[in-house]
Amino acid sequence: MTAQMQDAAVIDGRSVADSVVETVKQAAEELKQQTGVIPGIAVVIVGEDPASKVYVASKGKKAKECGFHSVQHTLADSTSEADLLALVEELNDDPQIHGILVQLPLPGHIDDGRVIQAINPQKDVDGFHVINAGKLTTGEVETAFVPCTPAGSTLLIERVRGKDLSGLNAVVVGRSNIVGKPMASLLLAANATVTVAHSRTPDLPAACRNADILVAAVGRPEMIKGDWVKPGATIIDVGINRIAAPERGEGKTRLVGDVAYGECAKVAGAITPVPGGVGPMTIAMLMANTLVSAYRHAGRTPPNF
Ligand SMILES: NC(=O)C1=CN([C@@H]2O[C@H](COP(=O)(O)OP(=O)(O)OC[C@H]3O[C@@H](n4cnc5c(N)ncnc54)[C@H](OP(=O)(O)O)[C@@H]3O)[C@@H](O)[C@H]2O)C=CC1
Ligand SMILES: Nc1nc(=O)c2c([nH]1)NC[C@@H]1CN(c3ccc(C(=O)N[C@@H](CCC(=O)O)C(=O)O)cc3)C=[N+]21
Repeated sequence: MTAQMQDAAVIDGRSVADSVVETVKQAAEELKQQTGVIPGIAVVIVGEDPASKVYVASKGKKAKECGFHSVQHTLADSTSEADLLALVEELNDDPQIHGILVQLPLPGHIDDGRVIQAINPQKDVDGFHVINAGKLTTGEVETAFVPCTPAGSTLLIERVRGKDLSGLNAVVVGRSNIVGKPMASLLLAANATVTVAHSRTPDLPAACRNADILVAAVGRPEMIKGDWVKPGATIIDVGINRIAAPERGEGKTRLVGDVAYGECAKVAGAITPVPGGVGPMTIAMLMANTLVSAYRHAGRTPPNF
């Protein structure tokens, strides 16, 4: 091809997230009027990680915007695992709470897995409990919670490619339990042919060049380069990396994804920006999952997202 290609369409995660939140807000109001139930979310944060504090604050703000009952538990870094487990039990038993989120990562002396498995699966709005992970892989999503970041990424992919991904190759870079694996399950459920790449993948650029849909969830700033991208591909950049930005002044930082945005946008058909892509969708889907939980607890059929 000799003609200059046009830059990729930018997938506006903020506006899709706003429309999800609008639906949540209206459905929450309806539930309240019909049953008196107000969706309730509890966010638990242990320690003082500044990035975690920012995310937790924006979750609380969004929950209020949706008309939810929202509580935050901030525990000291030195909190014991037993005390955290006791709080989870209390929230499991609290009828006003429909969604429980324990912000990860937890301090090193606490076993993340043990805490996640202690959450009532029917309140596990992160979708990290083995019951929910199992339901996702076996296709029982009607009664499960799907993890927010992959669920939000799927809605963005739908906007570009539709719901049925038959005939398309999807490559997910990253295999974590919270992003990469559930993302792969959702792509498979949408009939894509799925490859999951990771740190032991021998030729990552070659694997990525096969992707009609490329999802990067690695945690390495701008690792995916323009010449790894298939022309016209849809790129979903999950990465959130804070890097130094001396051009903005001494000590300044900025957020970048796992994708080298400028060069990849020249080749891709559509791409999510960072910030303003997957991040806002994650928070919107957390609200959606909490709403769904409240509907289920009230014995009502929740809306679809
Ligand atoms: N936008 C949002 O809402 C969210 C963003 N994030 C961001 O997404 C990113 C990924 O998060 P998470 O899944 O939790 O991260 P993890 O660290 O748990 O997983 C990273 C994955 O990337 C793989 N990996 C690491 N280095 C390489 C490499 N050089 N080549 C190929 N694969 C590599 C790892 O492989 P291996 O398994 O072999 O070690 C691992 O599977 C982070 O930037 C995080 O901040 C996370 C959650 C929500
Ligand atoms: N139990 C648990 N559940 C999570 O879902 C969870 C977690 N722990 N730990 C940390 C990661 C990360 N995460 C993000 C959520 C929103 C943005 C987000 O809104 N980002 C904005 C920018 C925010 C900023 O400026 O820093 C954006 O991309 O536009 C980012 C990251 C949820 N996580």
